[in-house]
Amino acid sequence: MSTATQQDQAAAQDKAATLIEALPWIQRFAGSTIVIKYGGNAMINDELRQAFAEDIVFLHHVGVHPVVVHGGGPQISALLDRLGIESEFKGGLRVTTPEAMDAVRMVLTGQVGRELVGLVNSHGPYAVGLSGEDGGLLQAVRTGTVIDGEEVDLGLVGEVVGVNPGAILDLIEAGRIPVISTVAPEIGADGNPTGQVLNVNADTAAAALAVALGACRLVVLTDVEGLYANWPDKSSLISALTAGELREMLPSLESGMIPKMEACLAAVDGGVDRAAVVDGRMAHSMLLEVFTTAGIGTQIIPDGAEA
Ligand SMILES: Nc1ncnc2c1ncn2[C@@H]1O[C@H](COP(=O)(O)OP(=O)(O)O)[C@@H](O)[C@H]1O
Ligand SMILES: CC(=O)N[C@@H](CCC(=O)OP(=O)(O)O)C(=O)O
Repeated sequence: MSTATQQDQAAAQDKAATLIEALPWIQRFAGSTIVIKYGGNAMINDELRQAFAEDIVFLHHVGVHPVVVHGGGPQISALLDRLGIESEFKGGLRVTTPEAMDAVRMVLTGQVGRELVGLVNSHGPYAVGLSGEDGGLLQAVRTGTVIDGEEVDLGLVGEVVGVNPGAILDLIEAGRIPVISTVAPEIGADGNPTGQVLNVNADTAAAALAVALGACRLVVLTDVEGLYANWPDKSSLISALTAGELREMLPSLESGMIPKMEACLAAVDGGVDRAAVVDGRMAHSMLLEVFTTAGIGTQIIPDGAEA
């Protein structure tokens, strides 16, 4: 026989309070789509990757339709390094040669996507991997970037100009969890595929998918707590900002935060209720963002909406 102490009972009450705090959010999000972007820098170890998979399956079982869009920048760089090819980023985007494009496709679709599908499916046969090529999911055109007012060529890098969400909607309808890698067919001026595939930044693709799916949330997991007003000053973490405030901040942002914040802005401008950047190095940060009132990380809210 074992006896419960007052401490045990207080801890049990805390657990009940956490569950009950989630109730209005579970009610609100049931039947809705949430797009979760899992950054390569947040896939640090097995424990965190497993916690991420648990969170996705949890969302699924409380009636949310999670759609996972994954990155894999560091994993691509590691393969390129092994092949003796140097990685170069401009404005947070990889300069992508034809050789690098082969590696991007292999790593994202053949390695990172497969691993995530396997982790989710250790809980049941839920996840199905797709790339932007499957079912004509994504259409992209070549894009460069602008640095100090100058147009800079990035090679085989694309921006999404069209989403055909049919394949995702079919999977959701069938009770599956789509896991998407962001390689996209290039569309020519005549509107037809050119036969070339392009490397699309995963934040950018996640935002386009969130808009096309009418998602209520875009949650971006990365390797920082959120957006810092004065990076790298750790006391300047922003908990919430409006789309207008973010638009003003964009020109001052650096490296990987540029596509990430442009993506959050595009999502909110495109009708997604909230976009959030959370720390993927903390286990279950995504659940805390979605199912607690205070949330965690940095939330981007539409102009005029209440924080
Ligand atoms: N203002 C900022 N606030 C937070 N992080 C910033 C900021 N400016 C630049 N960064 C950098 O952006 C990185 C996140 O982008 P990135 O490396 O592309 O991550 P991911 O692989 O998750 O997409 C952070 O690790 C940090 O080094
Ligand atoms: C054009 C571009 O930069 N594409 C990215 C695609 C992967 C990605 O976005 O991965 P993370 O989310 O881990 O950064 C790249 O090649 O690294």
